[in-house]
Amino acid sequence: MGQFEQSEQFEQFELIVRGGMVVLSNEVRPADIGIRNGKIAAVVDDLTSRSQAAQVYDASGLYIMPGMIDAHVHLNEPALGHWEGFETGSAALAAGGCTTYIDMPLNGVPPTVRLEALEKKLALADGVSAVDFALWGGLVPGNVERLAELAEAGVIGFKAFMSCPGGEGEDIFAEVDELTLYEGMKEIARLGKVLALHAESEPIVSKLAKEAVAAGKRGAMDFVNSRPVLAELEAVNRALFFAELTGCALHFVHISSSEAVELISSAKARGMNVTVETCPHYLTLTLEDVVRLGAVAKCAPPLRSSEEQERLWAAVRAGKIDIIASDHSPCPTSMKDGDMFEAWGGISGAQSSLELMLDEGHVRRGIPLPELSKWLSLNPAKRFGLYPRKGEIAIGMEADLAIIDMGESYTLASSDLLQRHKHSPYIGRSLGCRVKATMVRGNVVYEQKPDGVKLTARTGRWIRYDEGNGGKLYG
Ligand SMILES: NC(=O)N[C@H]1NC(=O)NC1=O
Ligand SMILES: [Zn+2]
Repeated sequence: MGQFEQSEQFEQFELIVRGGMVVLSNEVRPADIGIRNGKIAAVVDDLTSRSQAAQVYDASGLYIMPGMIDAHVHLNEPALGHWEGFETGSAALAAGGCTTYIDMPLNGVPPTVRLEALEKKLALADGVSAVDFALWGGLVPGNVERLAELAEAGVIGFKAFMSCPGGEGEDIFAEVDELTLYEGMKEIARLGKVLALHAESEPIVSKLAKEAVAAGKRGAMDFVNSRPVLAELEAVNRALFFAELTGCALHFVHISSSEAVELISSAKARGMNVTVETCPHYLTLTLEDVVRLGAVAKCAPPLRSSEEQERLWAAVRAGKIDIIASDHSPCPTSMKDGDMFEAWGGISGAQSSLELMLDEGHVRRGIPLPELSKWLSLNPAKRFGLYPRKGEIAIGMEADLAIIDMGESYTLASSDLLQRHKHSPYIGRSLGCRVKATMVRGNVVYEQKPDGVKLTARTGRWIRYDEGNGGKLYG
């Protein structure tokens, strides 16, 4: 017996995930996963016969995917924890197979636009989050000189709004004016970070909204029509122009139209450092849903036509969309009761992202699981400094896993939701797969069993930005 085989015979693991179909970056194959010190130490056939483990998780009949890295959630602390907080939001994310989320600098108060605000947020998340997390900082009028301290502290990048973010009160997040956007991009380029943009033209959307409301047009379609694709295109185009002047890396969040994706693709082809995200709601809901459901399906940009949705799927398939993230932006249910213009804009979908994308993308449309996993895990890890620590199932990576039954269908009920307020546009939707367990660095943090769900240790840690691969997605 050779030395190599002998040493394998004595291998010890904390945990072996046995007998699952493992989703690797380029294939899906049956394998056992051996976990040591919270990291993936082996991915091989039949590990149990030649090793020892403190614990074995029987995954026969199940798929093992890299945990989703949800690069876009609003958990709203400090101050708005009664909308959603680290405890409930991270529980919902864990139940959805997410193992790391990146929290936006709004809608908490104070927003994460200076160091003291970041520290406040971290104190609230400490020991409370079920899964790992990283933080976005914010770019707002007046804080350009505070970006360096946030970068130094470990934010993964900065977010700015080109249209009004909503919310009321003092010290809330404000949209950027043109000069702040330009000066902010110069500074973010100097800091070597990415600027994430909510790209809708404020002049276009505010004028159309004012006109609609003045004419007494306050229905779902009136809201949708007040935020046309044109507003998205204009903002994307302007941001690309400033990025070209400043050399700032851009990431467009929640893009809703294939036309905007095309603008961004052309910029990539010109060599610009730019990426694009879309969300499960643009890929699974249409304007018929917002008419049917009302404000629970209100988001900005709004849901689009089914034809637009098909074009967006074509862009996803063509590899033109880099990242899929939830934009979980929750609120108390009462804030979804008013008319469409007054209700809170934001979809509470965090728990369903992975299941929706597997159901709609893989089960219904036949997109291979490694492809979906790239948009849900690998690309966000690479873009935002979490790779090679997180993002795929490979030796040496942290054992962040989503364990999925691809054969179990269920209908989402509000009682399934672990977020603070149990509204979601997906309630009543039939899903063709189900997350059975979620592991973070080898710890089981969530399990779904016939007698109910179990949330275990709240072992989530803050992941500071580190250089990783320098934010490069390709090459
Ligand atoms: N403020 C906030 O979270 N807004 C988010 N909601 C939404 O639908 N789009 C957003 O940008
Ligand atoms: Zn958002």
